[in-house]
Amino acid sequence: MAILEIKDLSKVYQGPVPYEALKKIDLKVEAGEFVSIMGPSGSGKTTLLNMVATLDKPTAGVVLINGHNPHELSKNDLAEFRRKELGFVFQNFNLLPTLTVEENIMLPLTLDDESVMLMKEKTQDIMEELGILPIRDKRTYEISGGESQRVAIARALIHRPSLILADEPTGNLDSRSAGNVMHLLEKFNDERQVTTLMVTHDAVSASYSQRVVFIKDGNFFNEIYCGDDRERFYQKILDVLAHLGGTNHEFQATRRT
Ligand SMILES: Nc1ncnc2c1ncn2[C@@H]1O[C@H](COP(=O)(O)OP(=O)(O)OP(=O)(O)O)[C@@H](O)[C@H]1O
Repeated sequence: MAILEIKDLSKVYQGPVPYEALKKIDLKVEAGEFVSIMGPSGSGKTTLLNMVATLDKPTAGVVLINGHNPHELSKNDLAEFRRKELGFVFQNFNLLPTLTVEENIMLPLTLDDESVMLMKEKTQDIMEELGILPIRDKRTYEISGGESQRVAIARALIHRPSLILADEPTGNLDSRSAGNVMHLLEKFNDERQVTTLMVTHDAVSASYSQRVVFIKDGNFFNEIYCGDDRERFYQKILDVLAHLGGTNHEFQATRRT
């Protein structure tokens, strides 16, 4: 079953000179899949993610999440749909500095009228799973980038959404923390079949997914599957990136030694 289905999706940014950032993109993400989106700077990755995240409306085409088109919902229904169906992990973590780690993670549940005991239990479980119990009472400015992203992942997962949307989740992390974060996303995908769509410039991060979809100039360019040889998949990602053009800075496409 497809958790996400995108059909003929186009986006034209209006302005003095209208700009077509996405041109009739089709994409299906099956339940339990982990898919990365890559492409040169300006190719339309964030535009695509924003349409799926319902942060912006498509000019044409359809987004179906679990069979429902969120762009047809009223403002109130959309807020609830987003809260229930989607989990977000951003490059800059988007945590609330006035709250503790535990309170940040619990936040999505407080909007759902759950009992405090149940909320605490669920929060405790996910903190334990992500190894962040020791920092539960800290404020977000007292923890590291890697810890912050683990808190953000806990917050994204706690209400068990249908789809996790990750926008450059390792973009602000050193390679060790980035590796930890990718291991966690991979683990939740593996063990709980959490369907994940991630935008990244980083070939190493992309190599943790099962499929990479490349876009260029708003068009579908190519897609490759991991299979059972992750190292080979990584090299294949680098090859497509080299073919696509773009700078090393854009792709952080350093070959592993
Ligand atoms: N609000 C907007 N108004 C007009 N043009 C926009 C707007 N947002 C994005 N664009 C343009 O649409 C194109 C695609 O942008 P988008 O941010 O989706 O690319 P991207 O692949 O995510 O790039 P990057 O990797 O640099 O983040 C770019 O040419 C960009 O300048």
